[in-house]
Amino acid sequence: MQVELKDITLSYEKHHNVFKHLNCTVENGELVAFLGPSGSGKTTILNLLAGLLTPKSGQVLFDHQDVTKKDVRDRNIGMVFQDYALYPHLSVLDNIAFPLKMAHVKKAERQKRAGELAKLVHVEDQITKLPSQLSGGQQQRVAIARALAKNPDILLLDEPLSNLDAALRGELRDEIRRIQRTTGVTTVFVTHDQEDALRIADKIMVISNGHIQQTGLVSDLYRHPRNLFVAKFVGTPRINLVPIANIAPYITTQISKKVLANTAIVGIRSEAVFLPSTTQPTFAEIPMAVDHQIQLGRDCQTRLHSENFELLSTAIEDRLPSSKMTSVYITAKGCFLFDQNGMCIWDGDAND
Ligand SMILES: Nc1ncnc2c1ncn2[C@@H]1O[C@H](COP(=O)(O)OP(=O)(O)OP(=O)(O)O)[C@@H](O)[C@H]1O
Repeated sequence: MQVELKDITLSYEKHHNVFKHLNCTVENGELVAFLGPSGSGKTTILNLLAGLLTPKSGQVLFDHQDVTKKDVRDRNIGMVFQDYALYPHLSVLDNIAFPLKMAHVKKAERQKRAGELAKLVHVEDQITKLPSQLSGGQQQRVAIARALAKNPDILLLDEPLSNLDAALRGELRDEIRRIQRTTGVTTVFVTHDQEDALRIADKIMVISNGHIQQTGLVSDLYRHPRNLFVAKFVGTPRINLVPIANIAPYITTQISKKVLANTAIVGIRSEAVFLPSTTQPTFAEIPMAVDHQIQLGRDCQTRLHSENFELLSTAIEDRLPSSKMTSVYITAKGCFLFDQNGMCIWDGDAND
C-alpha cells in the first residue's frame, strides 16, 4: 500500500507546529526509515499513520484514499514497539495469534497462521514458552510476528532495536530486512540510530525540527548531503567542519568566486584527508601537525591540527610520530561547502 502524508500541520497542546506543511510518501512495498534526533517528530509520524493522532490540517492518504479521520481500528496496521509489549501470561504462539483471536478467527485457523508466522521469524522452536523465557531478540521477533498476524497493509516499527545488545541488534537488522522482503509489506520504521537506518532501510528520510531534511538512498545522504544537518547527522566519525576563512588559503581546486563568497563552512569527510600519496583530484593542500593516532579495529584514526583548525583522518595508514609536520591533501570527493543557511552549495563529488 502507498502511504502519503500531505501538507500535514500538527500541534500538541503546549507544543505548536511540531509539523508545518509536512509532505512525504512511502511507496507500496518500500521499507523506509525516518531517522532523526530525539524530539524530531518520529513517533508523531507513526501515530499519524496509525490513526492515534489527527492533524490540525492536511491529509493522511493510503493508496490515495483519505484516511485522516479513520480510527486506528479501521486501519489495517501492524505495530511493533521498542519494549516488545508482549502479553506476559500468554505463550509465544498465543501472543502471535492474539490479534486473530480478537478478530474472531477460528482457533484451528489462527493457530495455523501463528505457526507459519513463528516459522517466518524463526521462533518455531519456542512456541510453548512464555515471553519471560525468551531473549530480547526473540521477544522482538515474536512482536513482529504478532504485528503481521492480520496481514497488515502497513507495518510500523518504533525504535524496534533500541533495547538489544550490539550482537542481537545486528542479527535483528538482517531479520527485519528479510521478513520485509518475504512479506512485501510496506514498512515504516523510526530510529535515532543511523546504523539501524543505514543497514535496514531501502530509503531514509532524515527528519529534524519537524521537517524532512532530505530523502534518499543511504549513499545519497552520505555522499551528497543537502545541508549541514544531514552532513553532521549521517556518517561516523562525524564530518570535519572548518570555517571557510581558515581553510581558504589552502584551496587548490577551481571554485567560482561567487560560491566561495557565499561559503560559511567547509565539511570534510575523514576519509578525504590523505597524505600526499593520493592521485585523486584535490580540494586543498595543508601543512598540518600530527596530534595522535589510534587504531580502532581495522581503521586508524589520525588527529591533525594546523594553526587554527583540526582535522580527523581515517585515510592515513602510515604510522607518524606525534607533532610531526606533514602536508595533508584533501580530496574533492568527500568535501562540501555550506552557505550561511547551512545549505550545500558545492559538492566535491558532483563537481569532479
Ligand atoms: N503529548 C504531547 N504533548 C506535548 N508535546 C509533545 C507531546 N508528544 C510529543 N511532544 C513534542 O513533540 C515533539 C516531537 O515528539 P516525538 O515524540 O514525535 O519525537 P521523537 O522524534 O519520536 O522523539 P524521541 O526519539 O525522543 O522519542 C517533541 O518536541 C515533543 O516534546
